[in-house]
Amino acid sequence: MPANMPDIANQAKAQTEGELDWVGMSNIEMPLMIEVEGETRPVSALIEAFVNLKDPKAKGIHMSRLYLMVDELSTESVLSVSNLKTLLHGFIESHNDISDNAQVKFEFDYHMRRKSLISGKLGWKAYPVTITGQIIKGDLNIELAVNVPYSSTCPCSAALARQLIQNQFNQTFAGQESVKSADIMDFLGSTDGIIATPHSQRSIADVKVKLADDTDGFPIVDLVDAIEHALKTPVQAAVKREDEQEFARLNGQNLMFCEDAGRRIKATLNAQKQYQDFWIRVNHYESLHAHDAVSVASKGVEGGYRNH
Ligand SMILES: Nc1nc2c(ncn2[C@@H]2O[C@H](COP(=O)(O)OP(=O)(O)OP(=O)(O)O)[C@@H](O)[C@H]2O)c(=O)[nH]1
Repeated sequence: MPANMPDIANQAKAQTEGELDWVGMSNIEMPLMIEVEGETRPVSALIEAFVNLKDPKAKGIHMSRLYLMVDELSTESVLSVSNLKTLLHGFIESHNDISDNAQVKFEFDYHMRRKSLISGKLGWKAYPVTITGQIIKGDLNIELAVNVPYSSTCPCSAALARQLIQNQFNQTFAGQESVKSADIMDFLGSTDGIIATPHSQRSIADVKVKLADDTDGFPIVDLVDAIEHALKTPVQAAVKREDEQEFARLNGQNLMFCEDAGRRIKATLNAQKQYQDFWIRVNHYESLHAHDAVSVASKGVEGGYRNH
């Protein structure tokens, strides 16, 4: 590098003095290798990298230093919990006099092979994942967030549809003392037998968990599995007719308002002790309304995600 290049970040003074909470870069596009539950695989990530600017007089941070450290992770290493910690410490060490907090965020799709409900066929599902690491006042915080799509069928709509089905039954067999079971079977198998269907919608659970201090891995698969198990109606990948029928049964047996879905996930995560805190936002993208039904819940840790 030529010796006489101006170095504004080091040499200039701030026009207006003041500390800044975060300064850095967002939307850095990089491929990465990520280590999840013993498996390493490539993902395409959008990254944010920040430090604070604690020196009110310093002109700016050294963006290139943060960028090059993230680039080194991308080209020579893997994203693991221990490398995430090293990266954050590196951010602060590279800004020794002017920063003492650091933050990095990785957003990517994590593909999983998912098995169909009955036929055993396999297909891909891409789960949006965000991993955030922070060191603030020396305290490390690692957060994992996932979006899990599922189907929710409205319990109120189901009850109203059942009433219409009963009315239709009465109308069809009106005045008959007794009805042959074969006639009832025929009725149930006809369009008239299911005169109304409850509305259901593709729904998404946004879930964030704060990992315990001694965590040594990112429990992406565990977390998604736990949420899908709690809800029972995850969106499917490969689907044959027998799978679709089972999906219809599961929807019918797991009618859910957004409150039900939020409580199911909350109960499941409360039972899993590895998360210091969690936050859930359940979004039901209604087909009845043009607006969404939403519930939010957290573990209830004071000073944590509560009321976020
Ligand atoms: N701090 C800061 N830098 C910016 C901004 N926008 C672009 N940059 C550029 O980021 C580049 C890298 O800055 P530095 O990390 O200080 O680069 P450098 O001086 O070559 O690297 P060092 O010798 O390690 O300090 C510079 O060319 C800046 O102009 C901004 O808003 N703030």
